[in-house]
Amino acid sequence: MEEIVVSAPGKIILHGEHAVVYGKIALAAALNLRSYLKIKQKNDGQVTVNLPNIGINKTWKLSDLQQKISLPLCDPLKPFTVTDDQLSQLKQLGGINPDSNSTTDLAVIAFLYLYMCITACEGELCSVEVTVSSNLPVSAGLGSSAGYSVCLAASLLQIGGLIPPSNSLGKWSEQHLKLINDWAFQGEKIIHGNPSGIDNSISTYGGAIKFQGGKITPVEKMPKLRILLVNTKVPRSTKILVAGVRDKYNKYREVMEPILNSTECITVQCESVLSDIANNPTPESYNTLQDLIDINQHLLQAMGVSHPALEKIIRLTSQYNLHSKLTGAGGGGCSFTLIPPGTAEETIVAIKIELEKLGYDCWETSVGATGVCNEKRDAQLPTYLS
Ligand SMILES: Nc1ncnc2c1ncn2[C@@H]1O[C@H](COP(=O)(O)OP(=O)(O)O)[C@@H](O)[C@H]1O
Ligand SMILES: C[C@@](O)(CCOP(=O)(O)O)CC(=O)O
Ligand SMILES: [Mg+2]
Repeated sequence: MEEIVVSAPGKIILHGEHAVVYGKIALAAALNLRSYLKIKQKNDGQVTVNLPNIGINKTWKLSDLQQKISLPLCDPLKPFTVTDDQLSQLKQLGGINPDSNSTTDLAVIAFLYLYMCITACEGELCSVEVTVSSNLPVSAGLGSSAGYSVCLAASLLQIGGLIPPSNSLGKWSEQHLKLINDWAFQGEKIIHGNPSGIDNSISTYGGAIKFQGGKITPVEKMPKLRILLVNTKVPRSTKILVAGVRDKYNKYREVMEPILNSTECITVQCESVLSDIANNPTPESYNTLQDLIDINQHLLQAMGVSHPALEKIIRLTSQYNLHSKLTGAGGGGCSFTLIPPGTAEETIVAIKIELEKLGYDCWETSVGATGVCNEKRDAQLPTYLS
C-alpha cells in the first residue's frame, strides 16, 4: 500500500504581521524547522488521524462519514472555502462541540474538510491513516498551523491523484504548488478565521517572500541573517489575537490605520536595506535593521499583541545592544533577535544563559529553508514518524 511522507517549513515574519491581514506588505522567511506528515493508504474501511503534538487520535468508519455528509463537498481542483453549514456538519462528524473554538478541535475539522474535498472520488472516500509530527513548537508564532495545512494539502492531493510526487529536487511545477498553497489556505482559514495567506505561502514556496493581498514575490536578494529565536512558551492562539486587533481596528479605525501604514513603511524600508546588505554589508545598514526592529515592536505593542514575557526578552537583549521583536501573532510565543556580524560569541552565550534561566527556549537559526517537499525513504524523521 502506498505510503508518502511530506514536510513543510515554519517561518518567521520579519516585519508586517497583523498589518498583512489589512492588505499591507509583509516579509517572511522559511525556517529550518518543519512539520512532517506520513500518509498510508489502507483497505480496512476506516480513516485515522494521529496528531501527537496536540494529543489527538481519531478514527472514523468511511461508511459513517459517507452516510452523514453528501460528497463531493466541492471540486478538488477549485479550492473552496468551507460553508457555515459544512462547518457544523463537520463538527458533528468530528464529535466536536458545535460551540467549540478550541484550535485543537479546528485541526481535526481542517483535516476532515481537506480530506473530504480532495480525496472523495465520485462520492467515495479512500481509507488512509495520517500522522503529523512537527519539529516546530505548536502555537508559538512560527507558523505551525500553516505547516500542518500545507502538509495536509500536499499529501492528500497526491493520494487523490491530482498532483504527482515532488521531483528528485523536491520540487513541483508552479501550477501544482499553487494548488497546494490554495488548499492550504483553506485549512488555515478553518484554524485562523481570517488569515492573510502569508504563512501558507512561505511554507509552500520556502526561501523568503514579500506578500501583499495574496500576491507572492520571492525576495531574490536575501542576505544570510544570523537570528536568535526565543520561545517564551506562553501559549496563545493566532485566531484570538487576530480577532483582538480587528476589534481595535473597528473601534479606533483612524488611530489604527496610521499604525498599520507605518508598519508597512518599515517592511518596505527593511526590504531595501536587506538588498543593500546582500550587495555590500555595512554597519550602518545593520543599524537601520535594528532601528526598524525596535519601531515595529513598539507598533505591535500599540496593537495590543505584545506580552510581558516578550518584553522581558526585548529588555534583556537591549542590555547587550541587541534588538528583538515578537514574530507571528504575538501574545506570547516567539521573538527573534538579530545578531549582526561582529557580535561577540560571549555575548550570545551570556544572553542564552539568562533567557534559559527565565525558562525560555532559545536557538540560533538560519532562514531561507526549502518549501514543501516529499521526504525520501531514508530521511531522518521526527519522533512518532520514524
Ligand atoms: N503538528 C500539528 N499537529 C496538529 N495540529 C497542528 C500541528 N501544528 C499546528 N496545528 C494546528 O495549528 C494550531 C496552532 O496554530 P496557531 O495558533 O496559528 O499558531 P502557529 O501557527 O503560530 O503555531 C494548533 O492548535 C492546531 O490546530
Ligand atoms: C498575525 C498574522 O499576521 C501571522 C500569524 O502567524 P502565526 O500563526 O502566529 O504563526 C496573521 C496572518 O497573517 O494571517
Ligand atoms: Mg498559525
